[in-house]
Amino acid sequence: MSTRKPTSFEKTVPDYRRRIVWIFSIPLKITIRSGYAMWVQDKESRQLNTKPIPRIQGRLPGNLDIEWRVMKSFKGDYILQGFADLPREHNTTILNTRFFWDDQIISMDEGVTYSVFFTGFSHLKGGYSGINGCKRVICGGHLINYSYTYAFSGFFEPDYSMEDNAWKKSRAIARPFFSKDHISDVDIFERTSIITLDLFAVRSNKGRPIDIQDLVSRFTLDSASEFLFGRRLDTLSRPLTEPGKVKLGLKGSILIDRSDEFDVFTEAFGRVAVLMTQRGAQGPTWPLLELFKDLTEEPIQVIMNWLDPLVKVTLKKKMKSLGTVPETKDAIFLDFLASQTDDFEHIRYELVTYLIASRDTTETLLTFIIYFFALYPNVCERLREEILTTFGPDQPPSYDKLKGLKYLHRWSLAHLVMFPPVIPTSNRPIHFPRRTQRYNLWEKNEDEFLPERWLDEKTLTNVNSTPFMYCPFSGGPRNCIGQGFAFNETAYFLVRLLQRFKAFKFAPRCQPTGSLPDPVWKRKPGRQSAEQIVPAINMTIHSKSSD
Ligand code: HEM
Repeated sequence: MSTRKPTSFEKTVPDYRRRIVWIFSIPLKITIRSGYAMWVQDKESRQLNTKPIPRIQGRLPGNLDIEWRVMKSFKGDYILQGFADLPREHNTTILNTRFFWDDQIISMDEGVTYSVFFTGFSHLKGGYSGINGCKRVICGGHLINYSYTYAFSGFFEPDYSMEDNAWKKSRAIARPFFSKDHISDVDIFERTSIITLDLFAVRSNKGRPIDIQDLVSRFTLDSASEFLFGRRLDTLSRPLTEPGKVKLGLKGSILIDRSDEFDVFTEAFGRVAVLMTQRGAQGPTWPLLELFKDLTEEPIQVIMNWLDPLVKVTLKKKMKSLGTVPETKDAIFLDFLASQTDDFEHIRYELVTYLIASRDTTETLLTFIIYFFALYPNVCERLREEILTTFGPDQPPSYDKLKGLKYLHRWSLAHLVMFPPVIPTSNRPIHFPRRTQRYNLWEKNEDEFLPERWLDEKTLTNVNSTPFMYCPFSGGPRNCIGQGFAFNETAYFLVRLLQRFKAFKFAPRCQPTGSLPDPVWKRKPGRQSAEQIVPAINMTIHSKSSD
């Protein structure tokens, strides 16, 4: 008898024979659920003396007309423009889109962000929450919303759905690993950045361009896998994307001939990330489009098959050593988890979750930083000066000295304002305190990239006194656990990069067709006119991919 667990899809649509009934019951369920939810919200809002959050009233049921417009804007407009226009059109700073009859709240209010992350955190069912209060991306995008719900709420293993207690337990187990002791070990970054930069040097010495997004994504995946599993996925040894031999993939360029690009694990991992994003775009209708086959089942199986032996061996080692795993400073995350729990599924689930959370985010930050090196060479020069003064041309950076790089840290902060890799979102009903305000980090020139603004003590005091104006790592009990790791990784790589390379140039002729900004962008207001690539979203922010 099979002991296989039901997949997320099977849980949603439990029995093949019931599928027909299930399909026909959808409209009825939606009408009842949606009407009831709105009634409850309005009633609670009156009781709590709060303002109800304005709801979009489209012409079509489920606001499909507006959803359609937003989706269309994803293809040609500036990043998240379709979402950004909505609050403006409704003359508000917070709005409930009610796309597909679901609550999806977008907000630019620092007060709302604060209430969601802190004061209202425990009221949010299912845990996943957050509204972005940062300066320019005014919405918790619908796409990110769903994909992250899946990523962190038991998408891989339904049993670990992040209900409050399970999430708390899991966070409490992992938390000590992210203490200074563990994340101050920079050896992994040294090994991986040297391999990465050697590849870079081979190309640049021959005057050949390189796809930074591709290279950096391998650096972050190899570093994260070594940190988490103690085994580098070694994507850096696989063929890199080559100008002229690429097309647009779902996330940046991919090789036209992909036969030898990645091993099965990396391939499956990438496929799941893409599927999660697609499901996000499809909203609650995704099970309809996968009615006869759960498309994630196969790649998830590949991932699990790859991880199973690693986890089994670690737990066996623990048994042999009478239940203890040496908890040293150098322990990898897998060993650390095994020292805290014997729960095989918990460990497996955590490894995948952390790999997803750590790879794409830091990749985005590094990609956009290097993109900005090419856009703003004078800022790059200043940063390089700081690095060379501190470490000289080849000294490997130590953890303590990395922390002292003032300009580098401010530069990273400035990036996280411009292009926050993750956009925390909420699709839970919340109430809107009567007095919320929209803060702006800067009074003027908000779209200009000026890292020196972060050197200004007045700005820092302003940000520190209203932290939810700017929260790329989210805030409150569910903020990013890997923030310190991400900063070290980014800083380490940048030091090693700028010790070896002086300046960066675009190679627009090598970009795949369709990946360059439309010439009309030059006449658009704000940041859009400065872009040399097309920023897009697919779970995290990245440079343009196929539609
Ligand atoms: C620049 C890099 C990063 C950024 C901008 C970032 C941002 C975020 C944000 C905004 C959240 C909250 C998501 C939400 O509320 O929707 C989050 C959660 C999380 N991040 Fe990060 N992250 C980064 C790197 C990392 C790294 C390197 C790791 C692991 C090594 C990591 C692990 C996690 C985990 C596990 C969570 C879920 C925490 C929980 O639910 O308790 N992140 N991150």
